Amino acid sequence: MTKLRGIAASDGIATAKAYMLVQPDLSFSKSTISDSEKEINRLHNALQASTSDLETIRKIAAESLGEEEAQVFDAHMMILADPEFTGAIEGKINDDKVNAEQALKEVADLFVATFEAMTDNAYMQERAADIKDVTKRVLSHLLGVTLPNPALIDEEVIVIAHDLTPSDTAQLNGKFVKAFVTDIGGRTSHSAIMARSLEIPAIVGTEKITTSVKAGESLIVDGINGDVIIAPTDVEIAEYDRKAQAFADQKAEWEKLKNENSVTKDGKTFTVAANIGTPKDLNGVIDNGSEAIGLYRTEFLYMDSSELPSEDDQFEAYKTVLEGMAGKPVVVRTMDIGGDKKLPYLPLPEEMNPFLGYRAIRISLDRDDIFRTQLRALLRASNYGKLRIMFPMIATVAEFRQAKGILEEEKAKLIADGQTVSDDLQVGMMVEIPASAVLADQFAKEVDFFSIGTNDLIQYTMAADRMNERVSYLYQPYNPAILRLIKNVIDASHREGKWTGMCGEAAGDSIMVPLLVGMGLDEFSMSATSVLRVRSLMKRLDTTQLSDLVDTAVNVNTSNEENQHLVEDFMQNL
Ligand SMILES: C=C(OP(=O)(O)O)C(=O)O
Ligand SMILES: [Mg+2]
Repeated sequence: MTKLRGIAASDGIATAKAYMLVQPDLSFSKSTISDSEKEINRLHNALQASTSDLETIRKIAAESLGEEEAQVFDAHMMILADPEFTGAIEGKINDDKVNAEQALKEVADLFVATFEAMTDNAYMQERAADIKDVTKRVLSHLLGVTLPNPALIDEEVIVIAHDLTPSDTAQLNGKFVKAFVTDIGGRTSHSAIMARSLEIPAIVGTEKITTSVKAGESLIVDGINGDVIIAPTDVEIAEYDRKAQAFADQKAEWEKLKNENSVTKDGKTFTVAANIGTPKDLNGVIDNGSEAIGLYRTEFLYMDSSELPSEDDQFEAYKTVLEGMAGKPVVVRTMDIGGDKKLPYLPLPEEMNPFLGYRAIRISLDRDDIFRTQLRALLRASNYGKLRIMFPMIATVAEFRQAKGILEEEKAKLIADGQTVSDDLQVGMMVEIPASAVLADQFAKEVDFFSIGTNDLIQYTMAADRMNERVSYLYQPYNPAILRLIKNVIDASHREGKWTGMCGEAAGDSIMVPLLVGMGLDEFSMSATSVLRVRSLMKRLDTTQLSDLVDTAVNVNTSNEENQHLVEDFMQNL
């Protein structure tokens, strides 16, 4: 056996065969052919095989993901049947006497370049992406290599990939995919966050899993510690079965707290909430006894769609979530596109630093047509529950005022149209940019609440990309610099009679929780699967003993590690 260590991204233990979600080598050389007819035949066979792949994938995708998601494959099949495309390839083989691979590449490159040049036409740009995809499939058949088709997985597997985008992750069928392991990524990459809400064990940032494992090889994934065991022995399998059982027993123990409040030993009450990406996540929120939704990442609504979602579609989604929570608070964050979250129909310019670029509220304020549609849907949905609207990536007070101003305008328009809007609506902002954490006293005068987004706040404060495993040693949640910023935000909000939540992954971190309880954070929002663990942890804490702990962490200690040990020792001595 071989053991490989990565970053533990989603709890749980799984044993299954490896499924390589890895792109095969599709390189080839240009050659001159003498028999064009034979070459055109090869092309036809490859086109035929590709169509038959796509028919199967489409059928399975429609069953597992829904009709709308499956329609992308129709577009791919239409390209394969388009005589303009296939005729141009045949023409090249006949006229230039080149091999089918070369003819395909040249024609596809030309089509892609033409479509990509239509920068003001999102539809045509999306067709360019479709042509690239289809070309890869035809090429794989010409070269006799197999492309991975995650939609076709029909047995229990552990997915092995270099990286998984959020949309790759959304396509994984939890019935068969027992875990995933990647070369790159960090604990707060969105694929890791999604793995936690899908309750799939995951390990990211192993650096070399794709070159260490072969397709079909037996694996154990220990998502609690971040270990992958390749070709385990019987003794190891038994050992991990015991670990999996202990994990299940622990979860059963936490289950007992499902209907309880989140209270410390000395009777202080906190709100333990969950983060969601789609209304489908509501079941997990309710099953885990969450007291609120502290973050609804609405960008997934945009990412799951083939065009900008309409006001009515959005209204339905928000209404479902608000009604599903039956009067418990729901913080809905407006679209946070950009960074690693892309929309095929809203092409963004290539940027040197997408995480520092055109994203989130910056796009919403620039494209206020998109923003106003979302705000109207939210305002209409506010009648169905306890809605809190939150703006992402606010860097300046002016941005918050502008966003809130647009919200007020849309509210006034709706009311003038005779519609009702809840009078219990709160408007707040994410604190995930250091500038807003530092100026929290000024922001606190303007907002109803803050929600600290540590996933980004840590990466921006430490200048350490949250998705880059090579700098993950600098991604330090307990660094005193981070803790000071957090404390500054909480204190500033309380001085103005406002509340502060945290919806970054640190809110569910066992080392952070005692510190955050000590600082008086009001709401802790996390992956639903962490809610009961955190509630159980809070029961062990006595807030009267926490002020020294916080003081040492913020003012005395100088490193992430010192603070980690400080809290570990404190918890051991409870
Ligand atoms: C919650 C956050 O937002 P996201 O992870 O979606 O960037 C954050 O940055 O902490
Ligand atoms: Mg963020």
